[in-house]
Amino acid sequence: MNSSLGHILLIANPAAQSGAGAAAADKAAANLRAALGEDAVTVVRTAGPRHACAIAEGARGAQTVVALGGDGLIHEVVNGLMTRPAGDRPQLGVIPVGSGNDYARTLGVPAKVDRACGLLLSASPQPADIGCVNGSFFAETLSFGLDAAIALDTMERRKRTGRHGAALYMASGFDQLFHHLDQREYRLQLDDGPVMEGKSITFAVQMGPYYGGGFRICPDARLDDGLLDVCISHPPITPAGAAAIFLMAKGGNHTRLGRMELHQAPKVHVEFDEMPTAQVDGERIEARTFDVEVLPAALRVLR
Ligand SMILES: Nc1ncnc2c1ncn2[C@@H]1O[C@H](COP(=O)(O)OP(=O)(O)OP(=O)(O)O)[C@@H](O)[C@H]1O
Repeated sequence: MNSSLGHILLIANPAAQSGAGAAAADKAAANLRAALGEDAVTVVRTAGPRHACAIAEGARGAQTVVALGGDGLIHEVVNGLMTRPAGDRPQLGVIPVGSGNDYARTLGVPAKVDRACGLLLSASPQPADIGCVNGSFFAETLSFGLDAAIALDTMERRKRTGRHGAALYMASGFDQLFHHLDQREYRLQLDDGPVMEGKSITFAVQMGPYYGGGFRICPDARLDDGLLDVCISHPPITPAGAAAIFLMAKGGNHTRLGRMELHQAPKVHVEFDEMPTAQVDGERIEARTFDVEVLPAALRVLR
């Protein structure tokens, strides 16, 4: 049993995974209370966008904040926790109830509520780096161009159809590949190094390896190495070539291809010729210039 959990604040998104979050929250609370005692867990259900951020920011008296929901919910909880002074920042646990669950995948937290609770009860807090882009925080992924367009289109399709999973991502992927294979000119600077210019089709800046529901776009990314991992694909790429890259990225094997460029750095500055489609932890972000840095060991995360 994990004695370092202290009082748990469970922040649950009842709307996650097309409404599955509501029952998952009841199950998780019952599970954790059965192990730790009735008073050990406070449950707060989010009422809408940005509520989780406010709850995490204002949480007092909890040693552990558990985010129950998808990557969007975790993103909000991380942003709330990061507004707290480092010495007064609860540790983070996650119970993945989303469609992508990429952060949980990186942490090794299973997607079943019972098993995720079991892991929390035996886990120990490990330092985890947090990314910061243009002043807001992210846990796992930031990307520009085709990959972001696919991630965002997948989310919109899910809201329309109620479906989820990798098949939906694939369907969206093929649609975007054939209709939106846009190139973006960029200027990139890693730390204080020279400015590199190029054209990209996909451009990811990662904390952990995954985006899009299990695509290992940056296979070497680690949450505790103090580095951002960058993966850029360059034109010309045909729709079939781009599809092959995505299929290979499922296993992290795309990095062998010549048109992929990989970097690691604690600080990345990138500006595009036009505002690219961009996502951060699966949510839309709008800008043309992105200042990204890593905040080493900014959170303690249960894993
Ligand atoms: N009560 C609510 N009703 C509707 N939306 C909510 C509610 N609470 C939070 N949200 C919003 O739902 C969005 C998506 O939630 P979440 O990430 O938990 O699930 P998901 O979309 O199913 O999973 P994923 O992010 O993995 O695709 C978040 O951006 C959050 O702001």
